[in-house]
Amino acid sequence: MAQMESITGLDRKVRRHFKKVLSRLSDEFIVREPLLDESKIASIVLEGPCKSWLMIGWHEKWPNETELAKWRRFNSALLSKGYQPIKYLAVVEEDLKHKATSEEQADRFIHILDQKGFYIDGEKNIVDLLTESPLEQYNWVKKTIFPESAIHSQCTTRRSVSRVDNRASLQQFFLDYDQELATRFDMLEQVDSSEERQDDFSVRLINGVAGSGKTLILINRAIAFCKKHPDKKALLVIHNKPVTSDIKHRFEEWLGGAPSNLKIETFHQFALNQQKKVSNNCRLTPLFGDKAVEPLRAQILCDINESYTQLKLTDGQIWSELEYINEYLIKDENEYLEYERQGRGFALQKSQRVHIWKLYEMVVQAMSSPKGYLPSLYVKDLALLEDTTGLEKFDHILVDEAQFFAPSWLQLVKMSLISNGAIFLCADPNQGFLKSRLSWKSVGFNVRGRTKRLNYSYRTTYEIMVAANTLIEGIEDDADDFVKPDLEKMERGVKPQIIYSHTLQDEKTRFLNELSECCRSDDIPLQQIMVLCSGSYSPWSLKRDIENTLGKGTVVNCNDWKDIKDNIGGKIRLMSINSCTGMESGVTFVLGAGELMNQAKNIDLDDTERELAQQESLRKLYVAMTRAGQRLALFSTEKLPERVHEHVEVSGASLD
Ligand SMILES: Nc1ncnc2c1ncn2[C@@H]1O[C@H](COP(=O)(O)OP(=O)(O)OP(=O)(O)O)[C@@H](O)[C@H]1O
Repeated sequence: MAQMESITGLDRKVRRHFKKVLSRLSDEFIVREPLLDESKIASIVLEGPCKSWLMIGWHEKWPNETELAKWRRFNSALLSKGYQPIKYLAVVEEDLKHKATSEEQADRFIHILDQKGFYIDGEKNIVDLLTESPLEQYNWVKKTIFPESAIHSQCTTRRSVSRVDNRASLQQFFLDYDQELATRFDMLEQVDSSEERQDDFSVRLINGVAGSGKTLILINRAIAFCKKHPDKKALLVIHNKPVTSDIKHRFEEWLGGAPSNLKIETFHQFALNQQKKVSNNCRLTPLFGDKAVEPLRAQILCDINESYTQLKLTDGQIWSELEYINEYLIKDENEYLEYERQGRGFALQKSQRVHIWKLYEMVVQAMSSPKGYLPSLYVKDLALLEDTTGLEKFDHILVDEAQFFAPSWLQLVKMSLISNGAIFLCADPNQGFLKSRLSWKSVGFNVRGRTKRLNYSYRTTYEIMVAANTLIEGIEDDADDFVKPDLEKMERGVKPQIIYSHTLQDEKTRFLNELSECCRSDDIPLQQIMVLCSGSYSPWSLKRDIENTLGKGTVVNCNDWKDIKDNIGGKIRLMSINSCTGMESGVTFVLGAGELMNQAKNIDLDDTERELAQQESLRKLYVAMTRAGQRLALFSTEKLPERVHEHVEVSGASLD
């Protein structure tokens, strides 16, 4: 049966009959409807075997020249490029009493068929009328009529990483059919189910494995939406800074700039702008990073506070509980005392909660000044606003890496939608959730029946995916969430390397040697190399080490806002493992994996917490490993789980 999406461009009364005819075609056929008005050359554009095409339309009467104008113009464009025209099958409702003029008869490219005949065996006419096209023509046709499915060659790690890729400009990639459907998800159909009307907004979710094209889909969908609805506003909101700059860079360098009705922002850029709008243009300063928070935190988690001394919990547990109250939008003490703290990893008696709440009140007191606001607290305050009229509203909000969005973040996203707006979420549950797991339903997103899964990773190789996957297999507690990668068709490559060292100093030396070897003898362009480091390294000092080895200007610290500004192209990208989600690179070095392994060894943790800490570390490592396109080298001073070893090349010190 032909692969078919909606055919909403056809009159309702004939859709069912057309579907019947088209479903009698084999699965080598793809039935598509152009998304953008400018490419609506025909109601149906049929792609057949061997790169063949046919346009199909339905008409009450013999089609007149106005109805055929777009198709004729398209064929003239094909001819001017030296390509073959594509035929048009016009299915006509009335019996064909119209006497064709000699000119009409002479037109070899249009075929008129009456509706009755088409319903009986139209599939035969379709097969006869297909026009096969050489690759170049096929690419041009697809890119012109379905631009939302085209991938700019510079925007894929599929390009070879060895040496400079001269073919890149000639290569043309397209989304696969599942990805295409995900991109166009509900863009053609009117969302009119009663359930969605109840919700006041529509939501769609793409659940995909690492590298399955989610970011690409978001970009293509955002462009298509903005083109299709120039009078509407869209927002693309992303969890972390490096990916946001990367996406902006792609728009600037290769995609001709972002559409004027599209905003691309990190979550906090978006939230701070909203904050400014509801507070008479007063901008507040969030306390980002440990350095900014630490002095205030130390005043609260200190022995002079009785509630603190009464709690037999670690500072880490207390602090994460205080953040949890903000992220889960817990309004007052009563609500907190009754709150089901699912998935928190440690239980809290009522008496302990009373103490936590006292500390929480201190946090609110100390960290809600415009000159220093706790990030989770200002987002909570915004997300609990009753009057949302001051907020900037969007018609469509697209969220990348939605698995890392806290409930308070998602609430603010919902509040920033116009009535009947649409949310499009992309997530990879395998990469974990921020703090604790949340179900989409619990945060007010009814994604049942509105989810698409993408199982194939285009970014990485079989070898890298298998090794990374062994880390997270078996830690899934919710089988529904786990997206199993489709390994069968994956590209093959070399096994990832693990290089062990006894000390961090040795590890750094080994890494610098490998890096310079890679740049020197393999001649790999710097922009195809990425270095990810755990908390044992500072990206700032690591940048200096790399520059001392490779020379000044060879590396950009993606954690440094000033450094990445206008500075992304042509350099090695360096960042912390914590901020590498969504990034990718042909060659990836991961440093300090030992620190991740050590997190779970903290003696202050009880068994459940230890297990959760271990899962979090493994997921982080999984995310870091799946950033690599073709080559991956991991550096560690701690042994990685035994099960990974059979899928990697191990070298360096023996840690037994
Ligand atoms: N159909 C395709 N053909 C060629 N390359 C593709 C295709 N789909 C995706 N890619 C490439 O695969 C890589 C991964 O895509 P992308 O970054 O969008 O994945 P992702 O799902 O967002 O991954 P993650 O969640 O791990 O960040 C990119 O280089 C992208 O251009």
